[in-house]
Amino acid sequence: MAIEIHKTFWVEAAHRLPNVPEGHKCARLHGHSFRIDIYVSGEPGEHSGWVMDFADIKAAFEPLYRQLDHHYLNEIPGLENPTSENVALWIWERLEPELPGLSGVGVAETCTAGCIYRGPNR
Ligand SMILES: Nc1nc2c(c(=O)[nH]1)N=C([C@H](O)[C@H](O)COP(=O)(O)OP(=O)(O)OP(=O)(O)O)CN2
Ligand SMILES: [Zn+2]
Repeated sequence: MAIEIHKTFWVEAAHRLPNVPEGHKCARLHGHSFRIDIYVSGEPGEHSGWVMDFADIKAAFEPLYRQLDHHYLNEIPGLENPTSENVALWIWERLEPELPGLSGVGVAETCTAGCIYRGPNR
C-alpha cells in the first residue's frame, strides 16, 4: 500500500519570461513567493509508520533551495526561461538522484496558478 507524502517550501524569487508575446506582462521583471511541493511515494515502514521522515525531504531539497531562494531565476543555469513548468523540471532533474521515491514536483507562482511534474514516465 503506497502512500504519497509531501513537503512544502516557499521560495522568494524574481523572474521574467523572455519568450512571451510582445506586451505580455510577464516579460517584465517581477517576483513571486513560489510554493514548491515535493512529493515522495512509498510504503510506510512497519515500525516507523512513515514513508520517509519529512526532514529527509527537507535535507535533500536544501541545496536547491539555496540556489533558488532570493535569486533572479533567469540567471541560474538551466532556468533562462523560468516558467513554472521549467522550474519544476529543473528541480526534478537535480532532486531525483538524491531522493528515492520522488513522485512529483509542484511549483505554484501564485495562489491560483501552478503546475505539477510527475516525472518522464508519467
Ligand atoms: N503555463 C504558464 N503560464 C504562465 C506562466 C507559467 O510559468 N506557466 N507564468 C506567468 C507569469 O509568470 C505570471 O507571473 C503568473 O501568471 P498569472 O497567473 O497570469 O498572473 P496573475 O496572478 O496576474 O493572474 P490573475 O489571475 O490574472 O490575477 C504567466 N503565465
Ligand atoms: Zn511570474
